Amino acid sequence: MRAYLELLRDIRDHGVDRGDRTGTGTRSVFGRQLRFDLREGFPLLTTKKIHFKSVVNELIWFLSGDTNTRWLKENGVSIWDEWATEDGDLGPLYGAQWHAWPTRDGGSINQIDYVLDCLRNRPESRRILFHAWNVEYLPDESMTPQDNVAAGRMALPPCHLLYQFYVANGALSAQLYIRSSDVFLGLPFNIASLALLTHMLAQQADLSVAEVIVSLGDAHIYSNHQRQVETQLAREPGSAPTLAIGRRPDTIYDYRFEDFSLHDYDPQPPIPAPVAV
Ligand SMILES: Nc1nc(=O)c2c([nH]1)NC[C@@H]1CN(c3ccc(C(=O)N[C@@H](CCC(=O)O)C(=O)O)cc3)CN21
Ligand SMILES: O=c1ccn([C@H]2C[C@H](O)[C@@H](COP(=O)(O)O)O2)c(=O)[nH]1
Repeated sequence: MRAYLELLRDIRDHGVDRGDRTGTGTRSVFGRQLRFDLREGFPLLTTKKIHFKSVVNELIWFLSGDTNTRWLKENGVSIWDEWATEDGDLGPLYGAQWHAWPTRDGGSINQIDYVLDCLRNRPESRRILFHAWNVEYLPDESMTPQDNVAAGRMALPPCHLLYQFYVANGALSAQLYIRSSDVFLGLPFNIASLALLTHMLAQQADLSVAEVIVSLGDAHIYSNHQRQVETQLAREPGSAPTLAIGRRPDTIYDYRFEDFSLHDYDPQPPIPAPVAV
């Protein structure tokens, strides 16, 4: 995860100070890429403790097509609460677009099924991707997340929005485009989630794993994360943990948190930071 720490340093030392939608203020750079080799370990930050349960359960929740925070809360995950309505609704965001992209005849397309079909039957295809940028349902930036949900739109537009896969020598690689990245809070989650999804798809398609790559558009540090960034940069990274998957579920939709275990994850303490809403 040294590449991640270098990105924090790059933004701190070379970024431009800009205002943003949340009114918090950011320092940012535009267009960066980080690569992690899954054969060398699971890319989970060691310079602060990451709540792995939130990463796993959020991904299971996305894959199920759920867009209400109820199940997340029941399963110990609170990272989406600030954007939900009183009833827990978030509008048709990630889960809806991944699992049930709406079609003009009132039906839906499961993009995850499409990806698995490609991985199993056309692994050399250059079209193995899914995305969540469904323009019809993007929120109106002048309205609150909750008002957007009430109007049938997403609470937030997708940040991690396009996932592409590549198979070579029986090994799966993935690249994710993130248009806007909260590098201190969101990015460690996004990297771990991409790695986890790659392991799950590989298991389901009888492939091994190779690399994950994240490509970033606006990569920013919020002004109220500066102190936390310094704390983190002063820490020495440890070795990467490894991921084990305890069984092979029948489908990509049948994974549970208990199926995953991390070995040798010995992180430094958490670094609390406020999330910009
Ligand atoms: N400003 C902002 N940053 C984000 O990363 C983000 C959003 N908004 N909106 C939508 C989702 C929600 N995500 C979030 C929200 C909160 C945390 C967070 O507070 N993480 C804490 C503890 C999390 C926990 O214990 O579960 C952390 O220290 O990592 C992380 C990702 C990622 N996304
Ligand atoms: O998975 C995620 C989701 C969200 N973020 C961050 C990136 C931005 O800081 C905000 C979204 O604000 P916009 O004005 O819509 O760009 O959330 C993330 O890093 N990762």
